[in-house]
Amino acid sequence: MTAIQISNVEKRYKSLQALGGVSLSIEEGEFFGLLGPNGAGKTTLISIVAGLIRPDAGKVTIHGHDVSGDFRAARKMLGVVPQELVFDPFFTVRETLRLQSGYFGLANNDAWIDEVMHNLDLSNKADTNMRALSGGMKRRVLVAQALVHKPPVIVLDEPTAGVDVELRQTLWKFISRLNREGHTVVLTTHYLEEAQAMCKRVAMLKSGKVVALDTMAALIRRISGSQLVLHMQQGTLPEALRPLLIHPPEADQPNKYSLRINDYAEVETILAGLRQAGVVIDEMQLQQADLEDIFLQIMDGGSL
Ligand SMILES: Nc1ncnc2c1ncn2[C@@H]1O[C@H](COP(=O)(O)OP(=O)(O)OP(=O)(O)O)[C@@H](O)[C@H]1O
Repeated sequence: MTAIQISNVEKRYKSLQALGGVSLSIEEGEFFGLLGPNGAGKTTLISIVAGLIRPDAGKVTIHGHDVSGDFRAARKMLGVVPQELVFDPFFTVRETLRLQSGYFGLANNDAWIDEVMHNLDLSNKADTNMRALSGGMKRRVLVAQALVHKPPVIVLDEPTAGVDVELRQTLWKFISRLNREGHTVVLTTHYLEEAQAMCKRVAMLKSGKVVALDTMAALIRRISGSQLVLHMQQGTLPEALRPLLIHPPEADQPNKYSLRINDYAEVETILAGLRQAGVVIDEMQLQQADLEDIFLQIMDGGSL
C-alpha cells in the first residue's frame, strides 16, 4: 500500500516558486529521506502533507485519504514532528500529551503515553511544566506529541537539529523500532551521515524540484571507487586534474579538493601532477565516497 502519494504539487509564495511540481510515492513501511539545502522546499512539502498549508496545484493522499478533501482521516494516519518548538508553557508534559490524545479522540491513552515517555527518556519529567524544560527535552515532547495516536506514518522535520548525542541515540532507537514494527518514516535532515545510516530510499530536492530519487545503496554506488581528499597549503588544482573533481571545493574550505580515483595507481599520477605544478599538500586522505559527496555533486548540477 502507498503511505504517502504526492502528485504534481506546486506552491508559490508571491514571486517565489517554493515547489515546482513535486511527485513522490512513499510505500508503507519505508524509511524515506527528504534531503536538500536550505530553502529547497522540504518544510513546505511537509506542511502540505500535514495539511497545514494548501498547495496551489497537485494532490497529496495519506493511506488513500486526500489531505484536502478528507483532512481528518488523513491527519489521523500522520504524526508530524515539526522543526519549530511551539508549546503551551502552562501544561506539564503529561498534560500536553493527554491534550494531544484528546485531539484525536483518545480518552484512555495513558498506557501508551507512559510507553512513549519511557522510550524517549521523559518519564522523570512527566509532571514538569513545559516552560521549565530544556530545548532538548522540549524536542522530546514534540516527538512524543507526534506519536500519541500511534500514527502509521511518522514525518520528522529535522528532529535532531541542535540536540545532543544522547537524544539522537534515544530518538533513533525508538524510531527504528517503530519502523521495524511497520510504521512508515519520512525524515528531513541536514545531517547526511544520519540519513545514510537510517534511510533506505532518498529524494533530493533543489529549488522546489526533485533532482534525485533512488535507494540509498544505488545512490552510493553511483560514485564508484574511492576519493582522494587533498588539503592544499599552497597553489591550486592544475587544469589537467579538474575533470577528476567530484565537486568543487566548498566555500568554507576552498583549499580542500576531492578527486575521484578508480585505481590506487592513479594516486601516483595525481601526486606527480601536483608536484610539477608546485602545489604543497598539507594533508591527504584516501576514503570511500559517501552520501555527502553525492549530495554536493547533485546540488552542484553535476552528472553522476
Ligand atoms: N511563509 C512563507 N512566505 C514566503 N516565503 C516562504 C514562506 N515559507 C517558505 N518560504 C520560502 O520558500 C522556500 C522553501 O522554504 P522551505 O522552508 O520549504 O525550505 P527547506 O528546504 O525546508 O529549508 P531549510 O532546510 O532551511 O529548513 C524558501 O525560499 C523560503 O524562503
